[in-house]
Amino acid sequence: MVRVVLIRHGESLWNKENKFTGWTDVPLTNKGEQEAKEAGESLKEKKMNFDVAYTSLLKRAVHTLNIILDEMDMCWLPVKKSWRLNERHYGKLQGLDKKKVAKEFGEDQVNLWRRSYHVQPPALEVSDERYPGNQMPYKMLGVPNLPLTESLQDTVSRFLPFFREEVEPNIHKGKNILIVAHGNSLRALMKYFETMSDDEICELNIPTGIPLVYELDDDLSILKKYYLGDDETVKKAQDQVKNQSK
Ligand SMILES: O=C(O)[C@@H](CO)OP(=O)(O)O
Repeated sequence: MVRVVLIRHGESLWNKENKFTGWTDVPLTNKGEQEAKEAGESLKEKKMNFDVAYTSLLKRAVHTLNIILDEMDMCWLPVKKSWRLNERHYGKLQGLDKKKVAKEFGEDQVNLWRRSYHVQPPALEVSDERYPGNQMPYKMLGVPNLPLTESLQDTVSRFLPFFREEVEPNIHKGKNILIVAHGNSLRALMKYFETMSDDEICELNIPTGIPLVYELDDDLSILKKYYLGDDETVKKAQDQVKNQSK
């Protein structure tokens, strides 16, 4: 049996301020750091060991992973960071207040932008400072085909090569894996992993900082899937994410 654990970063500053974040590199709040600490404690308590960890290039995920590993006394763990695990790019919505956008464009439109599989938020211009092509990490790493906006489908497309080339071979080798990423990059992963339909994925909301454990057999079929948290806490946290634009 192989274990893959997914964790969305702890609460970020823009989660707290209720702003569309995407690739904006905002820090964790104190609450977010505490959530990461608690995630590390519960993984340690359940004696969940890992062989490798993956995260994005964004500090809210990187810091969450560091706090978790520190808590587990596993700072030695090999870690690979990739832009392919970054949050979905939210285009021109990045930096805007979710409730204000809902007032201007209506709840239904915001829901399509936030949760549909195919709809892209309005795209940035290449001259915009929010375009990753104008930002240091992506210029330095020479990342090709940087997004001006992304639907969840676009996020799946850029995440899949990483998952197939890096993560799946390690699962086949029997390695236990920890992935700390973002609400929508994890939705992309779960859609692929669980072969969810385009409609099913619209209903999925991922809470911050609560480990989601998959137990898999050798051919990657899911034997068991559970959150390390009681059902009521998980449901409450999922509803809070769902209702951010209301
Ligand atoms: O703003 C974002 O980048 C994401 C995650 O915080 O928000 P949403 O839940 O609206 O997709």
